Amino acid sequence: MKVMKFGGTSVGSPERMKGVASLVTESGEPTFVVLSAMSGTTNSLVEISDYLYKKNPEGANEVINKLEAKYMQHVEELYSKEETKKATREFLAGEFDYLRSFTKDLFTSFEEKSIVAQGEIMSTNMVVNYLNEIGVKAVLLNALDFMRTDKNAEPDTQYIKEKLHDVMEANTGYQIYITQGFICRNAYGEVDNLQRGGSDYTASLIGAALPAEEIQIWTDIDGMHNNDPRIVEKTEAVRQLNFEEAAELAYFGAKILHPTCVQPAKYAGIPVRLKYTMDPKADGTIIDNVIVRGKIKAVAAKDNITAIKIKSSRMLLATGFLRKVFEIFESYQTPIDMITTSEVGVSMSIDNDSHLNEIVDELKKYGTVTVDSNMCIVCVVGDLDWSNLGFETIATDAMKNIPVRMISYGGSNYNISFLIREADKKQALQNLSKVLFNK
Ligand SMILES: Nc1ncnc2c1ncn2[C@@H]1O[C@H](COP(=O)(O)OP(=O)(O)O)[C@@H](O)[C@H]1O
Ligand SMILES: N[C@@H](CC(=O)OP(=O)(O)O)C(=O)O
Repeated sequence: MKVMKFGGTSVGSPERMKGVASLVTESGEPTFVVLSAMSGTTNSLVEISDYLYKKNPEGANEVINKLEAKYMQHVEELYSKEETKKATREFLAGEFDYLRSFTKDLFTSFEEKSIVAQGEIMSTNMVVNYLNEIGVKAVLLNALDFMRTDKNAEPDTQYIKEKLHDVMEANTGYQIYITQGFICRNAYGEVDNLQRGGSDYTASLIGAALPAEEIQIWTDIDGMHNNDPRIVEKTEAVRQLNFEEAAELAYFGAKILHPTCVQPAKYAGIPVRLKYTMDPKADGTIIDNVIVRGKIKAVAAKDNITAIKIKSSRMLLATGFLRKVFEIFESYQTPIDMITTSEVGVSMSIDNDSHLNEIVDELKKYGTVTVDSNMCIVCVVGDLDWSNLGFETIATDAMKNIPVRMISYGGSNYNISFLIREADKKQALQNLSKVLFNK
């Protein structure tokens, strides 16, 4: 069985939902479909929650009313039978009443999780109703029945596997199995989610649990591009990536893939295919185990990075210095992205500065600390094995007019990263496209 995941834009209008219906039924084979919320909906649900946190029920109601009017219009355009329209209208009216019910009570992050879950609940109901209307044997599986995280907020893969098998066994004989991306329960049984953009992760976890023969991520672009298409003109789709290359690109800013999505597929050995919903014949990108030697594949960039340097003569010839430094970051649950060292200092980058002041205060006990904010990591991905003569030189050459704060090479065979100012990002990405891909 294949898993096909469709992102927000791919289910973003009644027309697109009809397109999804034809894509998932094309093969005639049983298929597992994961859907995101219609594009813009999760943002609206977050906006509603923000109003409720600020004790502004009028603001929340205004957004709810607007959203409801939009969804009711979608119903008119999506279905042709009056009975499907009526059933879907009633279902959606219940959803919006549910959202309104939060405007009356105390509001916490628990309520917020329930609110943001409704986008996927609505889109999946709408699509399954459409499939049934056109005579396809489709069933909606509630992700909250089998998607769960553990006490560390990591997916509970064993639980997911067992529960999903039970659910599939109880629903044999369907052509299309649909479920919600993004949403799950946590270890305490409460409604939770896999973080923004997490529907890709759902698809990959389900693909590994089934197991599927392939996980397809259908989106609004024809695959992973060799540079960020939102910033650089003339980017091109990369036809193949290995799992490590894809994971590096996703982690370092290629928004097309959720950073965590590659891992379950990689461990289960299931290829991931990125496909273009608006042009299904386009090749897309295949992500698998194949390693292509001697090729730099793509570039990505990640913003909002802070660089921290600690300089200390105590580091000279000392053992245990780095451990002490890392323990400070660990105690504030702040992961380090990049690291470079010299005999008397160490520079690190972080993407979460919520405990920056505390970290800096503690680091000051060991040496002089400097902080650079508004930085950005530019990451070049491909076969960057150290035996490839001159590959790192090509990348550094592209940076010759840009102040570079840190360079990291040799941590993996697939990446060389530069820490630069956010203000220089566009120039750096353009330079890299020119040097690496002749664009
Ligand atoms: N290297 C890249 N290759 C392809 N798309 C990228 C890349 N970097 C950023 N993107 C952006 O990712 C977007 C698709 O991701 P996303 O909006 O999350 O899709 P969906 O809503 O379908 O999940 C594209 O429209 C594109 O602008
Ligand atoms: N709807 C959620 C989950 C998601 O993955 O969406 P998308 O597939 O459109 O990135 C979000 O907006 O974060």
